[in-house]
Amino acid sequence: MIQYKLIYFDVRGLGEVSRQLFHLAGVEFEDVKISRNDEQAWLELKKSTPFGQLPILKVLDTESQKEIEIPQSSAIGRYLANQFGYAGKSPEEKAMVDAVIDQFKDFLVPQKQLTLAVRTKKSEEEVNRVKEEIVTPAKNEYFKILKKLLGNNSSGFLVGNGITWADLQISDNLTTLEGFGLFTPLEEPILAKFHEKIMNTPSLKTYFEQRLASLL
Ligand SMILES: N[C@@H](CCC(=O)N[C@@H](CS)C(=O)NCC(=O)O)C(=O)O
Repeated sequence: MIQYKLIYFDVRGLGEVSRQLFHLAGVEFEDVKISRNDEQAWLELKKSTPFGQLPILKVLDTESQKEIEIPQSSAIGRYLANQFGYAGKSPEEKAMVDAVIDQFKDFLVPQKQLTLAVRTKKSEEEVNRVKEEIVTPAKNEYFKILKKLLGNNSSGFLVGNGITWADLQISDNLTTLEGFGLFTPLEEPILAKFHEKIMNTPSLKTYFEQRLASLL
């Protein structure tokens, strides 16, 4: 039997897609959330992590007692998506799913500047400057690509005719952007329809409804 333990902070961030993959697949896992307020606990744990950061996924084979630890959120997401059948149905679909994930990672670079400005309590003026000058131009290009993919695919998913981890990642990012006031569903009907579809995925609905307020 395989036992999974996902370790991340008590936020959605880079751990959320992996959590969603477990719920989507109906596979049990231990969802360890390290408090972001408990710096001491994190600094202690940090020493024993493979690359010094979170998330990490521990995979234990209870028969052989062999355990592996996977660092890097995309490596974890891709591993779980492959294990559970959400990585794409052919090598070509898998390549496109990976391309969408890479596009998201590219967008994360400017988005991180905004997260940092908010987290370090920069002035409202500075936060708005980062939003307008750095994040919005990148977001416009990113949205163009997503809308093109959705426009070319009648299934309503980004790649192929079933849900993949790329759909989870992009939908989760739209939730984040909505929180920042950078995604307004009424102004982006194609993306709004997609977001709604993923948020209403039957096996994920209960998880979304019960997700901790801090993870909303
Ligand atoms: N490229 C890595 C980035 C991981 C990362 O930045 N983790 C942050 C939390 S989102 C972290 O562990 N911060 C604490 C630290 O670096 O000490 C991934 O995708 O997993």
